[in-house]
Amino acid sequence: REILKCGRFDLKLDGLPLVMGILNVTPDSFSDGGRYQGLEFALSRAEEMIADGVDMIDVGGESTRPGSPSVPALEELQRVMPALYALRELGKPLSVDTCKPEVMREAILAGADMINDINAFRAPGALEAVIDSDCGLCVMHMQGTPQHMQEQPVYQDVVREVIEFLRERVDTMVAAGIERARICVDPGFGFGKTIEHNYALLRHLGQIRQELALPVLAGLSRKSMIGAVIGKPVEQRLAGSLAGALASVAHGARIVRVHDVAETVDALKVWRAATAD
Ligand SMILES: Cn1cnc2c(O)nc(N)nc21
Repeated sequence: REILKCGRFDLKLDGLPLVMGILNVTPDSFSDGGRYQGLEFALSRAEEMIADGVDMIDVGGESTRPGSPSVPALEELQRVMPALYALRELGKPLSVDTCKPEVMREAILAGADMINDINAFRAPGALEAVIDSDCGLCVMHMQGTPQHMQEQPVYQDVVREVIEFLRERVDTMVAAGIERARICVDPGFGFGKTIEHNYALLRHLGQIRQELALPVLAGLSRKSMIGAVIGKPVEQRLAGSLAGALASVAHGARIVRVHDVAETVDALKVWRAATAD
């Protein structure tokens, strides 16, 4: 499939892999240390990512790092909506990272081009919130909830189970009337997985893409699956994250969700030059 329908934009998937920049508007985001709370920081960060060549920006008002508690809908709205209004004039596809139907609804009304739901639109009302729009939809696998997902992740066959979960969610969404051209899937690195589970999923991204016949979005940036392999803290994971992004793309991912936009854009350009047939 060559196009991902994302609201105002049709994202072309046959060129350079797309870079989704992370914009946390949370006070406890795991890598910015809350540096980008506040609207002026969000705006300047977004402009910086656009200057760095980002293809879309993912705005998140609720930290999804392991152990993080859920945030009330009103609180999440108060964080996300001002950023959305400010950023939507920048002319770049905007994704909103949320699990809450009420946030999805408001975000879509405010012009969000994609809803990125780590909970795969399972919340009551989530499908209804997105069905009558044309925004893109990222469907991600998670075992458990962010609060407890890393306590003891267990699978019989993590690749098989993640594929079957995503298949069921996508089938449910399509049966509800959502067109496939709006959907991308994501194995959810770090969301209820051990390091080994994460690398098994990374190695089998091609199988996920093949079996679901949908674009794959991958988010490894600065995560513990990187840190565990290089033994470095979160602020020293750039090289590892770039390698992770390239590995994802080599295994078929078409969108990578990252913190370090300029570096990832450069890495992807060199990768593309080295692999274009
Ligand atoms: C919000 N968020 C954090 N990590 C993520 C990942 O790997 N994928 C997606 N879709 N969202 C994520």
